[in-house]
Amino acid sequence: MAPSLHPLVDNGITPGSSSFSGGKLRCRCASDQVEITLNSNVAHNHACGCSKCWKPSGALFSIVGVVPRDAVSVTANASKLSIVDKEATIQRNACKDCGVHLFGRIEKDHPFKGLDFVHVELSDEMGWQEPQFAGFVSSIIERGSHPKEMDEVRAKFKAVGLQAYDVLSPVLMDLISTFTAQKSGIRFANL
Ligand SMILES: N[C@@H](CCC(=O)N[C@@H](CS)C(=O)NCC(=O)O)C(=O)O
Ligand SMILES: [Zn+2]
Ligand SMILES: [Zn+2]
Repeated sequence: MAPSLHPLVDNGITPGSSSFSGGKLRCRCASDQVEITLNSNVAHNHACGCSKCWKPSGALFSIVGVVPRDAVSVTANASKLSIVDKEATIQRNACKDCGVHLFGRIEKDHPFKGLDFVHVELSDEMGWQEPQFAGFVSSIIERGSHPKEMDEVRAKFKAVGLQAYDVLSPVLMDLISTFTAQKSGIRFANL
């Protein structure tokens, strides 16, 4: 059987709603769930194959999107949150009991500082932006996927209409490079 990329991808993509404006995400504890409330839909929602983003069991990819950090509040059981790796660029706040990542936050100078990384599958609500692309696809090899399976994985993304990239999408890579250029003193007209 073909490997599961992610439950939100395997059987085709369900479009989100442009009028949807947020909702609640909860961890997977049976009781005393950590709850966060998002006052915004996500943007740049995508499949991520890196080793650090949270994935449901059996899935090769995470589905992760961003929201302005001001749109994120912890609304229940905040004391169960702990940062997975304080040295990482993205400080992923996970539930100490079930391991689910509720939000990832960047505190250092970075093009994505001000945006939090979240997994909308932790919500019961419908309307969240659907995945737009797949990133860090080759990274799944680092967790044991066979290099010879990569054609099949990329073909599965293509079949559901998602472009597969080995880093991020061109839009996001351009944002990162623009930030780096501006930091080095380059000024672009009309930007
Ligand atoms: N090949 C590496 C890629 C790691 C990576 O660069 N992940 C990206 C996508 S989430 C990132 O922005 N990482 C920053 C961080 O994890 O803090 C892996 O699989 O661990
Ligand atoms: Zn939990
Ligand atoms: Zn990732």
